[in-house]
Amino acid sequence: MNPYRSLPIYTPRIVAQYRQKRREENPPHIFAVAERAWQQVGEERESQSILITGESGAGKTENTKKVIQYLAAIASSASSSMAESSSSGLIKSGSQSLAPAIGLPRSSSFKGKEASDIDLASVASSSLGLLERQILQANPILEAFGNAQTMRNNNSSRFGKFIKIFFSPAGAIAGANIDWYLLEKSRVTARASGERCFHVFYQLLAGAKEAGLTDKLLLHGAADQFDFLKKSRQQIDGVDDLSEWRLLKDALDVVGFSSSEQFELFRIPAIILHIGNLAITGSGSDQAFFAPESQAIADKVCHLLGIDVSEFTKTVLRPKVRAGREWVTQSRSKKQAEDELGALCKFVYEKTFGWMVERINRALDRPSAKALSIGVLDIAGFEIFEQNSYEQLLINFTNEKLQQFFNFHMFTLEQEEYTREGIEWNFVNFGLDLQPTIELIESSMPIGILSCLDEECIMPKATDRSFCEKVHDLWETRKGSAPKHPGESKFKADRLRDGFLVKHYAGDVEYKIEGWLEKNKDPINEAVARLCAGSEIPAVASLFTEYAEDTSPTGVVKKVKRGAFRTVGQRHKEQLGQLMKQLGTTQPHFVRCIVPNSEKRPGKLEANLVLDQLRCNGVLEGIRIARLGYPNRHSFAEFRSRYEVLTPGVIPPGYVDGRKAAEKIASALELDKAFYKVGATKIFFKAGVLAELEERRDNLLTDIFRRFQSAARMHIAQRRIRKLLNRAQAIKTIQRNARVYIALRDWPWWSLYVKVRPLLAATKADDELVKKQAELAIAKEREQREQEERKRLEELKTTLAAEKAKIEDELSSERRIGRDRDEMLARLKTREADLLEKIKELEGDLDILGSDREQAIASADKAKSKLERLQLDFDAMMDQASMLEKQSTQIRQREADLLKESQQRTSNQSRLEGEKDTLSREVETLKREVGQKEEAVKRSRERNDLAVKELEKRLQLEKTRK
Ligand SMILES: Nc1ncnc2c1ncn2[C@@H]1O[C@H](COP(=O)(O)OP(=O)(O)OP(=O)(O)O)[C@@H](O)[C@H]1O
Repeated sequence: MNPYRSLPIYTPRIVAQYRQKRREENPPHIFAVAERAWQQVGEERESQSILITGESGAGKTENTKKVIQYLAAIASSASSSMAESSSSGLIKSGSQSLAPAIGLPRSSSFKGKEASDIDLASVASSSLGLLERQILQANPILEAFGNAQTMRNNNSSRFGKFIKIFFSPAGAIAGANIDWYLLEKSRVTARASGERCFHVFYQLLAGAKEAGLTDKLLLHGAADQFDFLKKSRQQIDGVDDLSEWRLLKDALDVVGFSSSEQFELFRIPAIILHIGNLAITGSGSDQAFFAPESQAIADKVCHLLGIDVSEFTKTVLRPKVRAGREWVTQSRSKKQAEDELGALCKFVYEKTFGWMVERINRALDRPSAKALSIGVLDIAGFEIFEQNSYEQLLINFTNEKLQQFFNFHMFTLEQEEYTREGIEWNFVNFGLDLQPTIELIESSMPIGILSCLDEECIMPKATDRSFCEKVHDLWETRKGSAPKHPGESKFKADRLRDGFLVKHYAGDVEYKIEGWLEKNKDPINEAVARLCAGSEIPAVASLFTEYAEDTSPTGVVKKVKRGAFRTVGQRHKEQLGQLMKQLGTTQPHFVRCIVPNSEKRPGKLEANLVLDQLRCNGVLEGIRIARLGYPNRHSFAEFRSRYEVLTPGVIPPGYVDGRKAAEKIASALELDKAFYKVGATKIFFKAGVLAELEERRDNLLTDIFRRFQSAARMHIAQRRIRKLLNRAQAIKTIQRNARVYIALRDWPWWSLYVKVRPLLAATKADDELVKKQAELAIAKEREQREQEERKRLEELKTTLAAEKAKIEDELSSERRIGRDRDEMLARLKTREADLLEKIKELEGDLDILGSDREQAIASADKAKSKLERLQLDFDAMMDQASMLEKQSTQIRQREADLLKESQQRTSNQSRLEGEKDTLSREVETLKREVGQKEEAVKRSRERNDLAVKELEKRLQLEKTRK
């Protein structure tokens, strides 16, 4: 629990209190966890890991530092005490759980300083070896570049880290390594108004003058002169950036950063600050320009980047981009250019951070045998904010995996062991299987959220919206039908349908999908990156190697081979996979940090806040199972060798079955049967039983050792007496000889004998001596050569082993990515086939539509010409209409005339009708007359016809007669 005040519980005196002690002997403390891990390295010869999790401000980083300080203190003392006693290493005395035979140095500075309650850190740094000091001093560097002040914590780590400390077989620290995860690089350009950017920016501005960097980095002015810093908080109460700067410089010196490396390290924050001051003008989608006052700033940026300013301006405002095989120039709007500059800042900061950690790792790497390690993981806990985005998904996914690891160890493995050992036990389902949630996020077959996002990132024209729809389509709209994905039950669409909800172990978290595609692709302006890759400053160019282009002598430009492009999600999955693999090979220890209140106040505890955290991190379940189960155990042999001493004579001499022996000892110890269970290979105890047994054993051993010591003292006293007696005897002999010598020394024959005797032996002995000396010199030289060779080979071996492990890691991650890609490719192929089919259908439709279109065009043409005709007709009609109008008036006029005429005619007509009647009567009379005449004509014609016929007959007769 974070006390929010400095407590005197990290002093060397407390270190001594926890050294070589069992857990039960002391109150809970982070040193107890570190001590246990250290003991297990010695006892089990297995690497350990300490997983420190908790909310922001709970104390993870502080406790990580304490673990490292404790290990540095005890392991360095271990090595020194080992060197003193030339012992063969960590003691593993049978099955005894003795700590390694290592104590605090009896005569070291610890002893002298013990009385005063000064912090371990200050003592440690003054009394440790170089490697230990470098390990401790890596922290201020990491914190300067990776920590920042936030609303919840004045020194909040904005990245996760896994620090591994390696131990040699002799128990001394043999090196260290740091892995880092998810740096919050967006903080470089923007953050909440009450928060600060990474500490290094403010420290650099405070210390630049003192370090003579003001002119070199062109940093004139305080934080409020820089756009990226002035919009949010600039000071932390009670923190002096100048003294922090000095600590940072000291730390860099101790770790071994050369002055040029330090300069390169500070170059990047300076560049970022200058880029932040570049003002860009332009509105909407208009072409952007640097404001006139920005020209000088652009000069500064390019001076520090080692590139040409006109090229820089061009590539920022009108970059060349590849369109198929062609290069085209694209204009940037104000917003685009600003976003791309921001992305550049984030990119270089993250790259520099990576380079810095790599450099620290090089300093902490020692080419010595690294048998075992203790790793400390300091990573942010579950984050559930009002607005949760992609960053929260990744951190919550990480925590889901770590929690699964915890559950697996605490609950699953534990209960499996009970079953394996045949202990009566009802399997308790704690309902803590987090696999569905993990699969919903990470699986690639069937597709999970991260793979789906990756897939969407390579789709042309994909947007956040289309990704959101796809996600909903995959897991939400199909609900009701048989589940196709193991994680389907953990997914829910949100109400506004612009995100989704995931049921995490710690609670339901609603994620908003905005900017996810960009965040996952993490793109930068490639033209600027290519330009920077050609920087004349090697340190800058090295940050952009993946964008470098190699111009071959033929003038052909080709891309330098770069690693496979990875999205942010892929990179994180890969790193997390490696971390879990590493954790899987260790024995884990879990530290849950609790923040007591949200006001950073000492002495205040908000019960609900604490309870929530205990629930979230599985502590409550842990207690439940510990109460129900049997948390402590020993193998039969171990139990017998440890506790048989308490029951002398119970086990008969000779072979006795281990199980029976354990049962006999347990019953002789008069333990309550409910407090222990005898399994197939081990004996299990309820919490607290072993502590009591240990106490009894300790008392007995103390008694035995006292008796042993008294016997030993008696033996020593007797030897001393014998020695005294011998000495008295010797004195007497010497005195007798002296007396004889005095009597003989003036006798001439004696003088002659004394002179001749050495001459007799000398020549022979001299020859032999010379020979032996020559042999010795040869042997010595040979040994030295062999030692050097061995050392060289060992170094080579460790380097090769490290290289091999690295290559294997890379290979496995490449393989995994390859597999992911294959799966994605397979999915894409089926999708491609579907699409091809669809395209065919669409092409058919297109043909139909084409002919329809042609018809439509033809009819449109027709309609057009008809329209034109109609228009002409219309115009003609209009002319006609106006003409008709005219005619109509004429006609109306005429009508009036005609009316008059008609009236006249009507009167004429009636007159004429009278005349007509008269004429009709006349006509009737005439008709009658005509009829009579026609009758007469008809009769005369008939008569004529008869006459003609008569004449024709006569003519015929005449013709025949003639
Ligand atoms: N054991 C402790 N003794 C005294 N103060 C502590 C202790 N642990 C934490 N603190 C105080 O709480 C602050 C926050 O702690 P720390 O930075 O370790 O939190 P954290 O969990 O790492 O947070 P974050 O996730 O934001 O990095 C520290 O700066 C320190 O002031």
